[in-house]
Amino acid sequence: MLLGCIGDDFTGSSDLANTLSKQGMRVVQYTGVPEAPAARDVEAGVVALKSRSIAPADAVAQSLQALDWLLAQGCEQIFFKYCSTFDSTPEGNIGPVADALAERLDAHKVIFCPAFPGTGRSIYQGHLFVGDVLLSESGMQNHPLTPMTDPDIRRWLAHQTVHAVGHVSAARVLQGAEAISAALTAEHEAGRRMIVVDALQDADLMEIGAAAAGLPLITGGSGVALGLPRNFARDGRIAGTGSAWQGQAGKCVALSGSCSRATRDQVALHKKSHPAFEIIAADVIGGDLTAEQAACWLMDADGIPLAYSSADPEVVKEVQEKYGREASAKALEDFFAEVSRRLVAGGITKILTAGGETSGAVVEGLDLTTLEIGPEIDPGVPALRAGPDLVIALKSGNFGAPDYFGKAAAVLGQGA
Ligand SMILES: Nc1ncnc2c1ncn2[C@@H]1O[C@H](COP(=O)(O)OP(=O)(O)O)[C@@H](O)[C@H]1O
Ligand SMILES: O=C(O)[C@@H](O)C(=O)COP(=O)(O)O
Repeated sequence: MLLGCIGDDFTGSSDLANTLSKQGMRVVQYTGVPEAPAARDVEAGVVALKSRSIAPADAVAQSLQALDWLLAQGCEQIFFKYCSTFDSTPEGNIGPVADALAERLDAHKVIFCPAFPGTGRSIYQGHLFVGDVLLSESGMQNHPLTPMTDPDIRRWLAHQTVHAVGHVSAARVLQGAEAISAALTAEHEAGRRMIVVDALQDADLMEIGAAAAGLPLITGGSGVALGLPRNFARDGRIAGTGSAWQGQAGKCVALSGSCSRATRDQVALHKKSHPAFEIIAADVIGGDLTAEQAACWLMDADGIPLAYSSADPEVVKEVQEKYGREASAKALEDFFAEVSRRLVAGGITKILTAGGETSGAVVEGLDLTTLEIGPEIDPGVPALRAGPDLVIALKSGNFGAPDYFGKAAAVLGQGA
């Protein structure tokens, strides 16, 4: 294994695996830190953690454990993947995890680049944009777990790291890899170890990738991983074949716990032509709706049935005020995990999940240990094979076109 990746959630990890696979690397996504060694032909390994919204000390401990395993597989470079919308709180977990990884790897020029132009995320003057609006006006200010109220990534990161935060401006990035390397060195010499790097387009990410050759630690969204496989390919060290894919026959169902704007639009469109079941948080928490009831409904319904708790920010706020933010999230995540177990036990072969935490709960609930990377459904969302009879797709809340659910079901069946 050449490139070792640590993802702070499951959708984000599959997004990264998708990018690396499209660039020709043989990639496997692992759920948590594997106990056994990786297969010999794996070129990039992505250890998916569910560490984005847990206590910072736990996120650090799990990330270091993942790092140990990746280093034991021979990895030469480590990539810490977090969300392209920099999902975190002033306490963490991006800063504390990056600090710990940098310490262990003795990394002194640590790039922070959440940009993902393919899905509209760009960084200019240290500020993160989603499309043409600042992060803090993009809807992410209402995120149920990590409300992003400050678009200045340098300032947001500074709350979280013990190190000084530096910056490489777009003006430097546009000058290419050599200029970026020089700027990173200048920041390092000025004592700034954590360095936010601007990026507006994929071409910038390729240059940043080239400048990152040989750096022990890179952090960011999947975008900045775009330029990394080329560093290994240049030395003839990757086979360049990516992974093979075979779809799956059978019924497809969708589960959505994401409350993002993009997902709510997808839910609204899907409902127009497919059966849909709204999961009311209070019913789940109060025990008035059981996972068995939801699973039975999904298995009996025609088309691509959807069960969703996705709700508008005011509804989410009300639920959180009444039951608590963590308690309501946990109740819904446990519910979706149990629904998915019942679906698979009932013979469902294709499952779509929307939402990072929700997808993590389902993957853990189903005890899926390794995921093979298949074709891309929409930017950042690949089809995944989870076992001989099960294919899945884990959609980040913010990703996907309005017709995502229908499209995803078709891709999961491709070639079957
Ligand atoms: N109706 C709801 N009320 C309160 N919390 C909700 C509701 N629906 C989902 N949630 C919780 O909100 C969180 C959404 O996060 P996630 O699944 O990561 O989606 P995203 O990818 O959009 O961030 C989850 O913890 C989920 O359980
Ligand atoms: O980088 C991204 O935007 C995604 O890969 C990601 O991390 C998704 O997180 P969720 O929005 O919580 O699914």
